[in-house]
Formats: sequence, C-alpha cells, structure tokens
Amino acid sequence: MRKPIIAGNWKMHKTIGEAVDFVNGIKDQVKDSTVDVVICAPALLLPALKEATKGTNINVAAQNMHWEEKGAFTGEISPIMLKDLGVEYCVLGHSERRQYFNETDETVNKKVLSALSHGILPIMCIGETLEDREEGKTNDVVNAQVIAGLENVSADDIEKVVLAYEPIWAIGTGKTATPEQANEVIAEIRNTLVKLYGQEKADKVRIQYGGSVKPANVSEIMSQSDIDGALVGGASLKTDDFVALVKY
Ligand SMILES: O=C(CO)COP(=O)(O)O
Repeated sequence: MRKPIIAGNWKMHKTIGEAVDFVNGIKDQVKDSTVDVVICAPALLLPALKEATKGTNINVAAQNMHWEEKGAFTGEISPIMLKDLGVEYCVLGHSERRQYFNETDETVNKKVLSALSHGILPIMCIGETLEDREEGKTNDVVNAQVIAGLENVSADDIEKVVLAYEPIWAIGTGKTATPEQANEVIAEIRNTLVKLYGQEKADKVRIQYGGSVKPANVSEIMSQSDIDGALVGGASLKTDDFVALVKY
C-alpha cells in the first residue's frame, strides 16, 4: 500500500565526477526496482545528478534548503532554485543540521511548509539522543518533533511528507536500533499521525528508518510492519552496497 523508499544520504561526500560515475554505475541495476530510489546529495552536485539521472527511475534530493524563495541569505539555497532544477525531494531537519547548524523544530517546520508549497517532497528527520532513550523519553521527544515539524501541514499535503526516524545514537556508530525497536517508535509516530490526521491519512505516510543501515541488515529492517524505507548514510556511498540496499 505504501511504496517503499530507499534513500542514500551522501552527506558531505563526492565530487561532481564521482557523483556522475555513481549514477552510471547503478542506473541499469536499479531500473526495474519497485521502490522509490533517491540520492540525497550536496547542493553543488544536484545539476549534474539531475542530468545524469535523466530517463532513469532515480530521484534526486537536496539535503537542506531555506524556507524563503529569495533574499539576503548568504550561502543558502532556495526552494525555487531546487524546483527549477527539477529536484524531487529535500531532506529537512537531519540531526546533523539540528546539532551543528542550529536547526530547530520551528525552522524545520517553516522549511517543510515551504517545500510543500513549491512541490518539493520533504523528508523530515526526527530522532532521540542516547540520553533521551536511557531516560525513557524516546516517544515523547520524537512525538514532539513530529507535532512541531508538521504544524499547519494540511491533511491534503500530509501524504506527500516522508518521515525519517533516525535515532541519533545509531547514526554512523555501527549501532543499529534493533528492527523491533525501530518499528516500535515508528508505530508510535504513526499513532501520532492518526491523532493529527486520522487513520486513513496516517496509513499513507511513509516512515523510513535511518541509522547504520547496510546491505546485511536492510531486509530485516524493511520486513517490519510500519517501516516503509531506509535513509542510509555510509552504506550509500558505494555502488554495490547501494544497489544491494535498493534490492533488499
Ligand atoms: O544519518 C543517516 C542518514 O541520514 C544515517 O547515517 P549512517 O547510515 O551512516 O548511520
């Protein structure tokens, strides 16, 4: 019912040449995939990636954007620029942006609303710290991020949003949440969506898991009832691994 979505988040990796080689290395191998395939790349690589993925089933995502269409915001990228390129998705509120670049629920929310109004599909990230988890606050923290990040998102638009549950303690650490732990939190997130939008709408929203996903654990993660995809960092950088993830 929900189309799975496997997204590679390259973070701050790859040059233009490497990005194009990557696409050329995977496009034939993923062309019959029944999942949505997405590469989330640094802004500078997006034009070359859009060109290289033309005529393929590979979607391209930015890793961040400003909520304003234009203005005096040195160093920022606007939704109009992304739309002009034909970028399909944008990752918003990744924990690294929250941690290192002062991203807050409020700015994430502005970006989600802006992305939707410009026809860009947001991949909104949420997740708890190790301390939150140890204090038993996981669901409270994650639900608060969901509610704040989705404020004023209409019932018509909610199914365009992809949520990515990424427990911070599992990112880049090799520690994966067990598939059951991930599914439990994601089911709780869906409950929150039910409260906000009703069951029918909530059932349409895709929720990914992210945090040390790799070819060896992806199929178990994807077999969970509420997990609709993966947002993958490190293991998305090599063509063989990425193809294996898409073919979970
Ligand atoms: O942050 C992540 C994806 O956005 C996860 O990164 P890793 O897969 O490297 O743990």
